[in-house]
Amino acid sequence: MKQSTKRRSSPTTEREFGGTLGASCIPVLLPLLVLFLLSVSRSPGASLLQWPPQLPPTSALWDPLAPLLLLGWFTLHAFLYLLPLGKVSEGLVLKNGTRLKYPINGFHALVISVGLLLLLLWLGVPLGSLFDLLLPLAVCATGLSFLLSFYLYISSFWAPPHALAPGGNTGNPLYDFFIGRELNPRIGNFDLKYFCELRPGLIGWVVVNLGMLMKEVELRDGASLAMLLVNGFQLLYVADALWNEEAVLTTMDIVHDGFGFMLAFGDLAWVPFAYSLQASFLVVHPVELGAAAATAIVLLNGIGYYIFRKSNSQKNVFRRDPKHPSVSSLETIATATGKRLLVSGWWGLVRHPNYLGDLLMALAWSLPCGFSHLLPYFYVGYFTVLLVHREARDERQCRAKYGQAWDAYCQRVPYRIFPYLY
Ligand SMILES: NC(=O)C1=CN([C@@H]2O[C@H](COP(=O)(O)OP(=O)(O)OC[C@H]3O[C@@H](n4cnc5c(N)ncnc54)[C@H](OP(=O)(O)O)[C@@H]3O)[C@@H](O)[C@H]2O)C=CC1
Ligand SMILES: CC(C)=CCC[C@@H](C)[C@H]1CC=C2C3=C(CC[C@@]21C)[C@@]1(C)CC[C@H](O)C(C)(C)[C@@H]1CC3
Repeated sequence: MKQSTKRRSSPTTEREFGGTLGASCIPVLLPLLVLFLLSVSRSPGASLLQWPPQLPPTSALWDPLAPLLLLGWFTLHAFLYLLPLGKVSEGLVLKNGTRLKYPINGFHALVISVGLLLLLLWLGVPLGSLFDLLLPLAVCATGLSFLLSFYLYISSFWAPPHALAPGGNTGNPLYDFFIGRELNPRIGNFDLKYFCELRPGLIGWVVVNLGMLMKEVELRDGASLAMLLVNGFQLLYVADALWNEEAVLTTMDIVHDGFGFMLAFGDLAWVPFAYSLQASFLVVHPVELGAAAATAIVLLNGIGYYIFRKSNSQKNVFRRDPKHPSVSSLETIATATGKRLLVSGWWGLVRHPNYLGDLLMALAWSLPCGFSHLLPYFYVGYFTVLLVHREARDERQCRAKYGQAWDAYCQRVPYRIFPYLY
């Protein structure tokens, strides 16, 4: 019986992220990196290069309030996810020919969360205290990611073979735990990956940023322009993701990747605590931004956002309805799978215009922090590595899927992310 299940689920041999070694080290190193980055961001020197590296004392890692806040936050978002608000959309066709249904009410969840935060502020709740709770909250979010990943790994053995992700089914427990065995794990109709990707962590990032802003107000009787820009840009990014929630159903994470430790930790701990580093840095290292610099940064964010949004929407519309008037006149090439590839419009400029826009925004989020420290630029560096690696993974998958048609696309559009550079 065991043997036949193995054969039917066709274990894969190709390994990513450094294979078993990567899968064993990353779950230890990344949580430590988050704690390191958070404690550096609040230290006076904020030096990433200090040796020995500065790690927080264990007493700073725990506060009984942290698990309660986290539990309340997750319960609230699970409840909002289940509310019959907004429409219900179908995902792409699965291996067994069916499509899953997803509630599109993430933007409602954001608006309700922001409303609740404003109510708390009005009631005089000191949201600035989040600054002192960041380390314990990051520890609890990491613990929760591990618990969730164990649950996902174990429950995946009850999933039918067609529900397994192509890459997380090697038979090596460490690797499969890390990458994720099951593609769309659900409890009833509650889709765990889709929920985690866009709700508690992403909206949690906005809350952490607001907490940092309020801490600055407490310390300096007002918010700085730099802090307002960082909060505004990142709120726009999160609001955009939730406004265009349906588009996430065609991204690699939902369509291709399993749900394991990497995504669980990425969604629940890495995004809210590592993506908010600029705001926590600004609490302790204020920056005075002139009007000209602020205008240039706003412009850079605007250009990045425009490229990011237009290119993502173009591909999403094309994948859902190639005859849609906004994409029907674009030049395409046929592939043996029956799907076509865009070779004009945004996807004719470079092979990943959406990554280009995202990277321009990443730079605009760091620039308000000035040039005195490296730490605020950690996000730009990490994100460049993530997207270059992601582009290579996607390229491999597309070459396997589309063969010669993909090669023809690469000849026609030679640059991957940066026109004339890369
Ligand atoms: N802030 C963050 O931390 C992160 C943000 N992102 C952002 O998420 C967004 C989604 O990125 P991601 O999921 O990596 O991948 P993409 O949305 O870029 O999707 C890649 C897929 O698009 C399809 N595709 C590629 N080229 C073409 C073409 N020429 N014509 C039509 N379809 C094409 C292929 O799938 P198929 O042909 O099967 O449809 C390919 O696998 C990006 O904007 C990215 O910047 C991503 C990671 C992290
Ligand atoms: C280092 C580490 C643990 C990496 C894991 C990677 C994850 C943090 C990212 C993988 C893909 C992501 C996406 C978004 C957030 C970061 C993760 C989870 C995203 C939700 C951000 C908002 C965008 O508009 C998006 C919806 C396109 C995007 C989807 C991919």
